[in-house]
Amino acid sequence: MGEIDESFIQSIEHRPKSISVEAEGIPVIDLSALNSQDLVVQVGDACKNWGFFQVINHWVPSSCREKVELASRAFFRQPSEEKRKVRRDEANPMGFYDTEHTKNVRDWKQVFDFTVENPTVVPASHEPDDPELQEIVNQWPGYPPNFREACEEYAREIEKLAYKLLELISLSLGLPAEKFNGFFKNQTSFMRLNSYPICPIPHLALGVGRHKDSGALTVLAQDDVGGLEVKRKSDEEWVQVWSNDKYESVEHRVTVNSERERFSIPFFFNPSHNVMVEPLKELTTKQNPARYKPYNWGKFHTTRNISNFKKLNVENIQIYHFRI
Ligand SMILES: O=C(O)CCC(=O)C(=O)O
Ligand SMILES: [Fe+2]
Repeated sequence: MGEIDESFIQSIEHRPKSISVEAEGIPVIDLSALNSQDLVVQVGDACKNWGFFQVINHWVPSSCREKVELASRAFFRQPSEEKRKVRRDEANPMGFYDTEHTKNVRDWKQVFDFTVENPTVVPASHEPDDPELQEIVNQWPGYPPNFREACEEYAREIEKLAYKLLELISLSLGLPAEKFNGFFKNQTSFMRLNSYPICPIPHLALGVGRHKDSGALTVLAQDDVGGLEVKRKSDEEWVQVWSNDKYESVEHRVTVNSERERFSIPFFFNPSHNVMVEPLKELTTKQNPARYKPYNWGKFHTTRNISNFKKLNVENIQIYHFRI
């Protein structure tokens, strides 16, 4: 194994397949389509049958996206000592980080996280009875000089797109367009710049191990390198709970390669910390009762972050733990 840290090595059943199969028919949704009812049907079908879809004509200016990509590349290209100046730690979960573990195996990646609201209010601890709150404040590197501006501008654009998608999802569930919007006042959303360096052992490691994103919606931009693998079917976790399993959560992972580094930028659209996530009354009946107990988003997310932080020998908290 030479000098490669063993913590990166996936167990045999989770290693990437040598040949990846490109799925056909992944929904591509044109957001500029004039027939809005048709758009809602397309989003509903995509959520039910796939759990993810590509959007085109989404109004996010390409100049804004290019600016953040260049800033991201410039930041990650720096030596580790520079990046570590804005390292995330136990006190501040935002910033640079290169030792994330997914399902207890280390990911072959480096990240830089920042919250969309600055500051963002979250629970001070994962302890269920601890009411204390804390403010998370973003850390910004000095290089490249326009890094903060590029990140903040891009986040605002993606936030608009996320609201648009949320409204389409709500309509597709037969609910009013703005049904979910209130949950996002004082949102805990954050954006992540991902860098997946060239990997000498791409058959043994993963950029991100299999997982389900725990937030509301993830809006992801990626470059042309490829590597995202999605298990077909469904949507994100809170939609799964709120829709009472009508839209399920989708598992995905990222493979790496030995030729090109890859960059991606997910936006994790998350509700306010005090939101209780539970199946919506409108979507439950006597015949189809609630399948989940209510859970507090802030505590759920904080617990998940703690177990992400260290290599623990226990399973991370998952929504199925709240199944009735
Ligand atoms: O890089 C990607 O394509 C996806 C990353 C991802 O799944 C995540 O950060 O949760
Ligand atoms: Fe993910």
